[in-house]
Amino acid sequence: MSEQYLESGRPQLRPKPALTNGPKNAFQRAVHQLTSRLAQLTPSLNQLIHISIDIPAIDLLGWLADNPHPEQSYWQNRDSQFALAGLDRALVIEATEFSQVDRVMADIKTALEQASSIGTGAVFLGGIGFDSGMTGPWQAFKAVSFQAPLCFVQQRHGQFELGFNLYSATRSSWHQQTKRLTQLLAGLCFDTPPKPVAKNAIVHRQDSLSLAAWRDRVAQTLSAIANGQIQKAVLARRVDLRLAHAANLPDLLSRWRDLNPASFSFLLSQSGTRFLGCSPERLFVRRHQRLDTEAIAGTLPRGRNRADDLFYGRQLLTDPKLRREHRLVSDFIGQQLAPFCTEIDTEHKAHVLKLSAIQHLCQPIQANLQPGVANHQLVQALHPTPAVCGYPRQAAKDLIDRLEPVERGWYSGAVGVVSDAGAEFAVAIRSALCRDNRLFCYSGVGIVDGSVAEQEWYELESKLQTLLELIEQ
Ligand SMILES: C=C(O[C@H]1C=CC=C(C(=O)O)[C@@H]1O)C(=O)O
Ligand SMILES: [Mg+2]
Repeated sequence: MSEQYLESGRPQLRPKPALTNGPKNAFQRAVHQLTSRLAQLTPSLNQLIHISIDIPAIDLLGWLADNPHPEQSYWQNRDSQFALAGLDRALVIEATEFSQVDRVMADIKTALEQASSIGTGAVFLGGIGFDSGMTGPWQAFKAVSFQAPLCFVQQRHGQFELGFNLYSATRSSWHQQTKRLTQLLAGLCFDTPPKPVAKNAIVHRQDSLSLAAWRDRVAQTLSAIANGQIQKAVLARRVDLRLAHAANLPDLLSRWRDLNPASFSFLLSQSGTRFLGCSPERLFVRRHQRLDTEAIAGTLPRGRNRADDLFYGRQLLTDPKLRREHRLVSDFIGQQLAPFCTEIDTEHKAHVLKLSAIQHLCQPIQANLQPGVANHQLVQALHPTPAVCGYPRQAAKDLIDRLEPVERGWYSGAVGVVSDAGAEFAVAIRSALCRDNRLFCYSGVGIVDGSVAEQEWYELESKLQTLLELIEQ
């Protein structure tokens, strides 16, 4: 058992250090170099052009806050070894049905293989919905959507780059895109003197389900379990917030990540509607033939003191209901991956993963893939796991469709990055959709034999606690 007690404090509002002239000049030089490279390019059609150059260290979310744009994107992986912040999009590869994820991944692969790159190589970032239904506030989103940003700042193993991607199918769109990029580069801001972020307030809250309606949904799920239709279903709820003013999302995400540093953080936009989150859960990371994934499920709060906290941690490891809730996820992952692997290690013991407000059971799973296994096969095999859907998958999904009052969109889908070097995806939980001053916050809980509606309601609340507190800070 590995238990680490992380002190969880209030986030510190860290004033950003003002840049000294040295780095400021270095950024300006980088912009100048990129602008002149861009001016020298001759139109190259149907090919991704990727150029990036080294810059001094910079806070990527601070850079996004300084450069507002309706199409901002951001991804940082859990070990902070890679982060990408983008403005505008050079190439979008998407599909309206989840079943077309194979075509999307194949098109990304072709674009990367045929790309002309100066720098470390292009990276696509994007996501996949829980299913194909993109209605209500999700209308702007597609079931599967990945993009290479037009202009970006990237951090890889502590090295920072500023760069651009270009892709056009016609000469006229080449000219439009290069013009847009020239304007974007000319207006880029790297100067980040401390800016006070106005305090926000939640002026109205509406839950997609009342406690009474929740009790009814949990009862229906428990009877589906009792009569053998399913063993587990994850039921989710949406909380709609109206804020006093539009939230500064890069700032919110930065403070969210400070509280849960070992999480994936992401921000993806579609025409000004933005989806952001700070998720502890990896769907998978794939580097060549090596695959790392994990089963995360089973939740208890953090203790008010160290003794309480250890008590909850021990309960996670021993309570039969929590173990069952978790076991269904790890067994499923093992079964689903087996046909694609030469070796799979599911023998790691589950440990306690501590977040700022809650703790989970977590079991790492490693595998060696057979030659030729494609990213889409892994996505289709793993997504959605019983940590967000249930078991068996289709029966649980049918129940969710029947019982959940709102569409999930990309909540509990997958978000991540795909490059020549591999692919990494987080499970898009602990997430919210934002449009102007409206925030749609999602949380879900695994219902298994032994679940009690009121306790699961409390768990739904506890999963939103960090975000709700951060909004008003
Ligand atoms: C579906 C969510 O969490 C999943 C991941 C970890 C623990 C879970 C649980 O204990 O119920 C859920 O399966 C969510 O946060 O929205
Ligand atoms: Mg649970």
